[in-house]
Amino acid sequence: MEETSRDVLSFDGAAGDGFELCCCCNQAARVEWSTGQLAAEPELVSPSSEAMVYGLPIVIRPLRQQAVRMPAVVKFCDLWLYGSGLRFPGARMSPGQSSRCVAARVAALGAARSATTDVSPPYKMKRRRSLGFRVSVELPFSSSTMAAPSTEIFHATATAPVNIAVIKYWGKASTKLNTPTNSSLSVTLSQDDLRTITTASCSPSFESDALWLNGAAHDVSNARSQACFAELRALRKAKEDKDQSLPPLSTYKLHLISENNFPTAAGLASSAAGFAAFVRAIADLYELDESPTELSRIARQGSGSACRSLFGGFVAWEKGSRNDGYDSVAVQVAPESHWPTIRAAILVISDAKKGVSSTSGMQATVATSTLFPNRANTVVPARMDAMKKAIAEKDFESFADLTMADSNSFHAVCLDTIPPIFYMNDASRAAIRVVEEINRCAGKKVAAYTFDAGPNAVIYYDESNQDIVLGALRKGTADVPGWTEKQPHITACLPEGFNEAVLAPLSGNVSRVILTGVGSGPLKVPKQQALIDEQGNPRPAS
Ligand SMILES: Nc1ncnc2c1ncn2[C@@H]1O[C@H](COP(=O)(O)OP(=O)(O)OP(=O)(O)O)[C@@H](O)[C@H]1O
Ligand SMILES: C[C@@](O)(CCOP(=O)(O)OP(=O)(O)O)CC(=O)O
Repeated sequence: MEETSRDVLSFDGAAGDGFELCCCCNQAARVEWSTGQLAAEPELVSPSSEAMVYGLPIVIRPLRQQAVRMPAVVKFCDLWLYGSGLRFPGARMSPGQSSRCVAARVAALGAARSATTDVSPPYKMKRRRSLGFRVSVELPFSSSTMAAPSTEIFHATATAPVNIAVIKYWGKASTKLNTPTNSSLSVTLSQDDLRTITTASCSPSFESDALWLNGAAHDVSNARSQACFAELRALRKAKEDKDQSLPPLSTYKLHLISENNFPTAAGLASSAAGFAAFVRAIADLYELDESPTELSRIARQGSGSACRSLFGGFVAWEKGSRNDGYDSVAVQVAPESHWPTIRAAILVISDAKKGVSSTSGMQATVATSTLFPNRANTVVPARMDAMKKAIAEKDFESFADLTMADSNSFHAVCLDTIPPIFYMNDASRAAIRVVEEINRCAGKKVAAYTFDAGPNAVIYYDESNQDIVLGALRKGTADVPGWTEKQPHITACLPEGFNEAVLAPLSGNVSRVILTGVGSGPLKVPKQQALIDEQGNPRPAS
């Protein structure tokens, strides 16, 4: 099958088997039905029936008018033309779609290899509703000999970014709705360095919903993936109900193929980028008109932090107050262009899968930490306001103070959980000391550390202070991968008076650095770069 343009679809049988079905609608508004020999013997084609749809001519042409000896494998065609007004004697019509779109189903009939058949009266159409019609082109063969169903595959591909919170989400108000106990705020990181790419595809031939993550089948039977599928399908269904010209994608099973270009489940927000790409790619496939904030309501149900990855720049997830979670959504606080000089250095201390997942860790904290209510109800709401102000004013010192204080508060409630949860390790604590020492030597806050549910340090800084921040970090991490590719000119150097002793526990414990900056929200990927081939099989990202 080949999609030759937005409005023209052509379906080919395998070489020499049966016939080719070609559907052109809207601009061309022409349907051709012919055997596989059509290309070789074009003179054999002659029009047999014509009709007008919205003033556009529809022509259906069988290869031969009279008795036809069908070649090799015979096909069954079920061809939908959408519009109204088509008239054929004995026509059978059904609710259809506008003249913009033609969907066709072509199935091979395995057995009728040498059947001699009269195909001259193959058209049966009947009006069912005033709007729309179906043209069924039926060959007079037993359906028991029908083989493969349609293999038509619809797909769309999107990338989505990682976000690293500066005011952390930790605690669920409702585990069912995946709503948080407090609002949170994050910086979206550049997709040049960290990104998920996901192709969402659907087809009448797919038998079940499925996800392949980094080349391996990944479970989607969990309630979170199912909630995302259900919500997105409901939006598509509503669209299809309004515009019957649309192909019924909401009824097809979905296959998702996804790749993260960074460690999965290691405290680097893979679930955020992963579910944002999941939702964005399906929304694109379904051609949904919902805004990123509306889609964030769905992504939130996949993974809370994912709702913030639907935007670039600086993003708040407002916890909301409704019982149904409807207003628990992400909003952009400022686009990346507002403060494009914000950079991040990620020290990858471990990319192993973490011991306690965010999901279970935060539930244990809510259930057992006595410090937690104060954090969720008093500390964070005040910090959210202060952080928005710091971002609006591009006040790095306040941004840094709030970021570091909130990371420490989050890890404090983890330690206060019974049994205690330790996400940071000795190297993480060394990174904190290095940042404190950089700031002390600079005489102001030029760097800010934050840690998610893992040991890796994310250090924010403004580009204007790059040399002092990266110079010290490079000194502490020697020649690990990531430096020369991105910042070859940064030399390891320490500011005057720097206490070198704080570097020792870092050295040897950082496996690589990722140097990145604030970036954009999800992006559409051209069809040619989809992670599936034309048969619907996964293929690696180029
Ligand atoms: N590309 C993806 N598509 C769909 N789901 C994904 C994708 N990447 C990750 N996930 C889901 O997210 C899970 C990992 O989430 P988890 O919260 O444990 O780690 P993390 O997001 O990397 O870390 P953190 O949230 O603490 O920063 C994976 O097991 C998988 O279910
Ligand atoms: C520490 C965090 O990164 C926690 C992220 O938790 P998740 O969003 O992964 O949790 P679930 O909603 O259960 O999937 C802080 C943050 O990103 O705000």
